[in-house]
Parts: sequence; C-alpha cells; structure tokens
Amino acid sequence: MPLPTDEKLIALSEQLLQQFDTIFGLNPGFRPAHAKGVMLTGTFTPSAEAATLTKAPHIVRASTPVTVRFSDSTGIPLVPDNDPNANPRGFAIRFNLAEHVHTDIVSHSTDGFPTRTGQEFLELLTALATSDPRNLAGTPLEAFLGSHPKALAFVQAPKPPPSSFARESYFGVTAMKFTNKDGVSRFGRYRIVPEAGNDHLDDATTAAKDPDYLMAEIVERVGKGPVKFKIMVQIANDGDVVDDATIHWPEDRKVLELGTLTLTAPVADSAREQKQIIFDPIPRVDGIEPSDDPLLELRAAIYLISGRRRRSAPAS
Ligand code: HEM
Repeated sequence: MPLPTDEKLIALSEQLLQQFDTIFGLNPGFRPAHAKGVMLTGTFTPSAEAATLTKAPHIVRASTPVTVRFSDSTGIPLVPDNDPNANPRGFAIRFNLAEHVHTDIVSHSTDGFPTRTGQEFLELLTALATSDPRNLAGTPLEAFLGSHPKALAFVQAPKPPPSSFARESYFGVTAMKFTNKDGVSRFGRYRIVPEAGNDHLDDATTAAKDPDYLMAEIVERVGKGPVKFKIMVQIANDGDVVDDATIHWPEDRKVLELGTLTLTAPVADSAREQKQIIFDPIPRVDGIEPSDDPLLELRAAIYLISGRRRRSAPAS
C-alpha cells in the first residue's frame, strides 16, 4: 500500500490523527480509532452470481483464506464493549491472495458516514474536542451539527449494541467500481450480513453485560462452530451518486450476493497481529477499483501513517 505524495492529503491526515490523539489520548501501539479489537481467520467462497459483477481473483478462485478484525469504536484500547460510544462496531476483512498480496474490505455497523470529505470530518472532530457532549447548548459541536444536517442524522441514527459480533450487519459505506471479465463496470457498496441474523440489546441488558462481552463471546462462539456472513453488494443505478458516503441509495436497488465468509478460529497471537496488520480501504486488485469518493484516498493515507506509527511503538 503506497503512501500518496500529495502534500495536502498528508497534512490533512496528520491533522486528523492529531485530533484523534487529542480526543482519546495517546495510546502507543494501538489504533487512534477502533482501538479495541479481536481477530479471527477463515475462508471466503464466492457465489455463482459473483462473476457477473467482478473478475477479482477471490471471486474467480474456489476459496480464499481470510483474516478479519472486529472492533469497537473510539481510540480507547480498554473501552467497555457495553459503552454507548463503542458503536458503531468495525469489521475489517483481508482476502489473502498470495504471500504479501491481499485486498481488503473495511466496514462498520452504521450505513453511512457523517461527512462527505475529510476536511469536514476534521471540523467535526475539532468541534467534538472543544465541546461537552452532555451539555451541548452553545458549543462548537452544536453549531457544527446545526449547520450539517447529514452529520446530525448520522449522530442521531440508532446504533443499538449487538449481542455478538456475529449478530450484526456491517456496511462498506464508500462505493467501489466492479468490473467483470466482459469489461462491464458497475458501482456498488458492500453489505455484510450475519447468517445468524441481527440481534440487538436493550439498554438494561447492555448495562448488565461484561466490559469484554463481545470480544470474549466471538472467540467462544467460533470455538463451537463456524461463524458465517454473506458478503452482499448493493448495486447503483445509472445516475445514482457514487462519490458521497453521506448519500443513501434507494432500498429498491438490486443487492447481489458476492459470497460467504466462514470464520473458523481466533488468531493465535492476536495482540501482536493487531499491532502489525494495516487494513487498506482501497481494494488495489484487478476487477475492483475505488470510486471517486474523497474519503477513500485520504483514509488509505491515514491508515498507513497510523499503522506505521503503531508498528514502531515499543512492545508493551
Ligand atoms: C475521514 C474519514 C475517516 C477517518 C479520518 C478515519 C480514521 C481512522 C483511523 C485513524 C483508523 C485507525 C487506522 C489504523 O491505525 O490502522 C481507522 C480505523 C478504522 N476505520 Fe476509519 N476513518 C474514516 C472513515 C471510516 C469509514 C467511512 C468507515 C466505515 C466504512 C471506517 C471504519 C473503520 C474501521 C472498521 C477501522 C478499524 C480497521 C482495523 O480493524 O484495523 N472509517 N479509521
């Protein structure tokens, strides 16, 4: 994953990382966002119809090994799984195509994002860092949300905690351009749907849960049998906006099944692996390209800068 040379993009990346550090504190060796996580391994098997969408290698092959990371939101490594700020949950998937060759999906459990650009997201984080969310009146955060209705809608969208990482749906949010072997291209957005169905908790049940209930449960669950998800792609119609993560496409858009993810085991040395692995929001594989959504290039730069910083932190 190459670091872009665009100086403005790098400067914005540094500013965003600085804001995460201000809000959550410096936690060397951990991610500044989605700090707490758990990793598993398994396989991906494509559906019969997946080849109509893309010629990507993991769609052409019978099966591909995967490494995944589930995470809580926030840059706090010990955030309790039952803290309301731990939503949305993250789900990052790596398709291992060959040694040091891979393509990733990075998704979270809310369908959408508060801002269209990284600059606007920086403004939101800056407002958050200088406001008391429990007493919003007259704060920079109140002013930002008042003038950015899509950010307000994202903040207000219900984000109920799941009973398990295996009972939650996840969304890729930014559109990708998929191209099949006949050269036909269509834009689409990933949706990752649990075979066991969604299951969310009410406030009282959540409050009674253990602070590590999600991290522990998924390891226990996979010890008893495979955990499965369907990877789906919502396909844009001609004319749909494909470069704006704040815009939802109508629910009548076709949703195509890409394949099945079967998770079978926890990663043995999870802490070390989590420090090492850097997921890439840009697919960089034949048959799947990024859309022009401005979040993609920026996030790829930030995740790489942040990942290098994490890797160079002394072992704890
Ligand atoms: C301007 C927009 C965004 C910024 C600045 C941002 C920032 C970050 C940062 C700094 C990290 C830590 C990366 C690392 O150290 O490896 C991260 C991780 C993550 N972000 Fe974002 N993010 C943005 C948008 C999104 C979106 C749209 C999604 C959902 C599709 C998302 C989901 C995730 C997930 C799941 C992780 C954890 C990945 C892992 O397990 O390594 N982020 N983000």
